[in-house]
Amino acid sequence: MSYAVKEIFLTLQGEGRQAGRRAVFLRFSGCNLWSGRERDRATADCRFCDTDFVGMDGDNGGRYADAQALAARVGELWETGLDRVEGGVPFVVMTGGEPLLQVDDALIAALHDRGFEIAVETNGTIAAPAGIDWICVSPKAGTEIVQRRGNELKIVWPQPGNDHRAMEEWDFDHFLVSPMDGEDRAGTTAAAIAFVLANPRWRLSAQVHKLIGVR
Ligand SMILES: C[S@@+](CC[C@H](N)C(=O)[O-])C[C@H]1O[C@@H](n2cnc3c(N)ncnc32)[C@H](O)[C@@H]1O
Ligand SMILES: Nc1nc2[nH]cc(C(=O)O)c2c(=O)[nH]1
Ligand code: SF4
Ligand SMILES: [Mg+2]
Repeated sequence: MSYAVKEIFLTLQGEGRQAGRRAVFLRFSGCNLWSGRERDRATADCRFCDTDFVGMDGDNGGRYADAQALAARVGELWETGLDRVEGGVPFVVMTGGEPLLQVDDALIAALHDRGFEIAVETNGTIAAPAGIDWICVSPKAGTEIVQRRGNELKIVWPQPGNDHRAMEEWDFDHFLVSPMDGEDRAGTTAAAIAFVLANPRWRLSAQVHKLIGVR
């Protein structure tokens, strides 16, 4: 199978319990909850997206013919600027758009063959294939979540219509709230802090990459 990729870049994971870790970000094109066009945002199933995932025109973007070609490019980016080749487990974060529209067994195998630990950021509406090492599900209110197990559940906050008490019954190791970026980041951050202070099972996940000025 071929893969439509928006961009691939080396950065630090900015969100969740892996925040701060060196990571290659593999951003796939396209999403099942929004076309990515601004004129469709108000009627989309997900309306607060902070990401451009349309097309294949970003750094290292394009159509990759097969899993080997894509994994090879991810591997090259991991090698960029390393002090020494040994040490530290290679880490790739597959995101988008919605990565699970395209991620398949062949890609997981090709990345594992190159020694990668594989993480995914998903909206949870599509079941994850086996073999992904770190699953982050970020549910969107009003959608049906089929992926109810994983490593971290990360709710963008505040988001009326998400029943966080019901979600606490799902099979995740970490429960996180992440302030919604947009016109009122100070307000959403205050709301997320207040939520964590009232609900100790949940932790704050800041979008560290935006605070420290990396991609
Ligand atoms: C752009 S999405 C791509 C992956 C997948 N489609 C998803 O929604 O999880 C990556 C992460 O950014 C989060 N996100 C998107 N827009 C955001 C915003 N305005 N503020 C905070 N987090 C946001 C999503 O909830 C998700 O956890
Ligand atoms: N640095 C960095 N960390 C991230 N964590 C999740 C991201 C995403 O867009 O999926 C993201 C991103 O876009 N950049
Ligand atoms: S599901 Fe994810 S990629 Fe799709 S529009 Fe929402 S936040 Fe953006
Ligand atoms: Mg992002």
